[in-house]
Amino acid sequence: MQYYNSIIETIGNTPLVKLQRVTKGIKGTILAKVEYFNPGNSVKDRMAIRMVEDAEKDGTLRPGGTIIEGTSGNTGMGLALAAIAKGYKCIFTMADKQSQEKIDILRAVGAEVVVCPTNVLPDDPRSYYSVARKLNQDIPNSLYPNQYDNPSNAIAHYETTGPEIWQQTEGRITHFATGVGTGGTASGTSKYLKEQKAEVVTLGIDTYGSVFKKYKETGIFDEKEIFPYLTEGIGEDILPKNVDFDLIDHFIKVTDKDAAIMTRRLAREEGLFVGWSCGSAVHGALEYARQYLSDDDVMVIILPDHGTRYLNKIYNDTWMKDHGFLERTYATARDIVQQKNSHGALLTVRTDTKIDEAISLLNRESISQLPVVNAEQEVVGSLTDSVILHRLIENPEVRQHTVEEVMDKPFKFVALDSTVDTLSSLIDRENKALLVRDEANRVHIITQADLLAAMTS
Ligand SMILES: N[C@@H](CCSC[C@H](N)C(=O)O)C(=O)O
Repeated sequence: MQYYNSIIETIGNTPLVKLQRVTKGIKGTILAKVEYFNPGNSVKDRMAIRMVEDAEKDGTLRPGGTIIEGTSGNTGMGLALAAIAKGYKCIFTMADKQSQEKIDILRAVGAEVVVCPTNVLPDDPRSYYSVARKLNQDIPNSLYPNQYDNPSNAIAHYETTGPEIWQQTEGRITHFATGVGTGGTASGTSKYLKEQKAEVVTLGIDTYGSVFKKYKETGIFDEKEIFPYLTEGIGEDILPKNVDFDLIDHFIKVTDKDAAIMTRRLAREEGLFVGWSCGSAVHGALEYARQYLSDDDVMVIILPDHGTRYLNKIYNDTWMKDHGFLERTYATARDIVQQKNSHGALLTVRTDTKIDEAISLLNRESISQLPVVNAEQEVVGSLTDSVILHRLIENPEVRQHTVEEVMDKPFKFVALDSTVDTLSSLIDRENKALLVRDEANRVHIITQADLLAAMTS
């Protein structure tokens, strides 16, 4: 029989998948190490089990104990699986910026989750780091693994992620890229790879609002670099001991928006339904690759987690638009014409028609305006119910006048690609409607009612 004694035995040996489409025009072979194949759907399973087992060995975690960790969610999931397999309780502290899905998943596997404010300093007693430390002090027989400073974190990657990548690429890897949060994945994997081949270039993907890149380049912990950001699981406002700046050659910062857009592209263009920081890693790595990779180079990028954790954020179009990450697509004149399905001839009135007749036409068709055409069917004016009314009040005899005597200037012609916002800036009290010529040379009318419908549909 082939089986595992526990789900935690399935951790590791994740596949490398070649990126095909998002890498178009970029030289070299670019491979993604897809870490959602781990049982907790993230790369963090590797170090979570290692931290637990090392704590068991050194006696800091004893039977019946409670594991307490400050986490952005993924390490929590790895620890929760280890805890289930080994019979421990779990309490996780999380910043309130992390996705609700992560909190729900942790609770689903039996963990207690304490949500803490994001926008406080790390040493503020309310921060998720401080609350975890305090719980650890207060709860007897509890372990605070502290993934940020715990060497077992980087060791797990030195012993598993690094060797897997080395074997999978048959030693041909030239570049390694990964997001940096605790630094364990970046430092442990880079250490192993550089020991095999010193020339391997290692890239740490950072985010705006985090201290890493500036610290690497200047050696200064610059508090001005710190501000709240949305991307989850990478970047820091502290310097974790697991970030070994000597092992990470370059840091590249990626915006929340670029990361979100690339994550969605990975899902749609590569079939890789991955998490938000995966987009950061790929966007940042490709920025470097575009400039520096040559045909023989082999780059491996870590994709840390799964897309289910971000369904209500970056995979939700409304959320994306609300955060300015996805352009709102405005309807154009073309869309309005198509929606009206106005394939018939444009309803017009001739210059020599009597106003009485024109009024009947407006009433019959339940419309408020008409383009006026001459004998050659050229648009020479416009007639609106408000103008007729105005003129009738002044002189009831106007009923017997011709349209030509009453008409106003013609409605403006607009381009087919004009968007609703442009169209609405052109329609006002004076210009009650607009005209547009389609590709087949047919003229259509766009009224205020049409614009209203397009903006609200
Ligand atoms: N401060 C970061 C997260 C740091 S890394 C934590 C790790 N990925 C985890 O799963 O616990 C953030 O803003 O998300």
